[in-house]
Amino acid sequence: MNKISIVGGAGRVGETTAQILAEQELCREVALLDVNEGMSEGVALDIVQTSPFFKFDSRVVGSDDPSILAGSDLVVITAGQARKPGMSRSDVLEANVRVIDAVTDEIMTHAPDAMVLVVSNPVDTLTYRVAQRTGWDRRRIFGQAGVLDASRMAGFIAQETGFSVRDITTMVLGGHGDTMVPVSRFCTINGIPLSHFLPEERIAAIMERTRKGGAEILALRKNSSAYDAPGAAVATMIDAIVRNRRRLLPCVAILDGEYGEREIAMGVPCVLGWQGVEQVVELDLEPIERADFDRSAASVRADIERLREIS
Ligand SMILES: NC(=O)c1ccc[n+]([C@@H]2O[C@H](COP(=O)([O-])OP(=O)(O)OC[C@H]3O[C@@H](n4cnc5c(N)ncnc54)[C@H](O)[C@@H]3O)[C@@H](O)[C@H]2O)c1
Ligand SMILES: O=C(O)C[C@H](O)C(=O)O
Repeated sequence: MNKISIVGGAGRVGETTAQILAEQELCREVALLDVNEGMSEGVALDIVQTSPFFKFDSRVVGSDDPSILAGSDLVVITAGQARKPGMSRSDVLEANVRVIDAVTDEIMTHAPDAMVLVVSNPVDTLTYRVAQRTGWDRRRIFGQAGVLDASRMAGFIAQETGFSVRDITTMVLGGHGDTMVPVSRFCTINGIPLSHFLPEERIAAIMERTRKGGAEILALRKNSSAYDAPGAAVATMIDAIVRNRRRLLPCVAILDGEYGEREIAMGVPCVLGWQGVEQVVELDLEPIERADFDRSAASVRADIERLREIS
């Protein structure tokens, strides 16, 4: 890929993502756009100065001028507020929808051919908002949530079982909120069901810790929500696209009848390749999983309803 831009690039998730994209040379140029004057140039310069250590040739540039987006193949949106301890992700909807609308307009003006990867929270609702405002093909508009949530779950399973995280596969569906749906039936250790290694109550505890994974970090980091694992999760999705891997990853996707849902974006397994979300994979959920998925969809839909009141 030639150029990837990050809007909100001077923020924590933006900077972490930029560093990984550059280190892994996932594109020729990483451009950071941020309203915080001077900051994105400073962040870019700092990252460039790591290039002799990590031996990368990707260019990293920063600006507060939206025209820096021109020529982007993909734009990542990390702009906007992060929640504070005690808040839900939905509590920043009102503040962040204004940011997302402004950023979307900038992307439409300067990078009309780009794919858009939304990270800002509440990510499901804001991904839907970008899709609505652009009207672009839904393969080009998607969000990051499930890759992070599933990686948290894999980390917890590795800690609990002592097995290498390399052998652990996890799947988390639904909205990226307290109602997210870790599906233990699809969690395996080198193909062997998790239930072979852990009793039901330990699996249930891991699922609950996964649902609260973002809040756990927020409470410990105090004035910041997570950014190391989120940056890695975004880079993982971009790697799948850039290298056309056709990986099967949980992504926030615009649904058009899949899982019986329309006019919504939420986490479902997707095939990610050079065109973006190339396929939404429908799974046969068991009744209890289906009920959890429906509850999660209802909570995303409640935020989408709030969008109508805001605008
Ligand atoms: N989807 C996920 O899994 C996930 C994970 C982590 C964080 N997040 C979300 O990502 C967002 C960013 O988190 P963070 O910790 O990096 O916050 P941060 O405050 O460190 O960074 C946000 C940046 O956005 C910039 N910004 C604000 N309005 C802008 C605009 N109109 N144009 C360009 N830049 C603008 C700010 O100047 C700031 O630098 C939050 O909404 C957070 O909740 C989502
Ligand atoms: O918890 C948050 O608010 C940030 C992010 O969504 C996360 O899960 O780390």
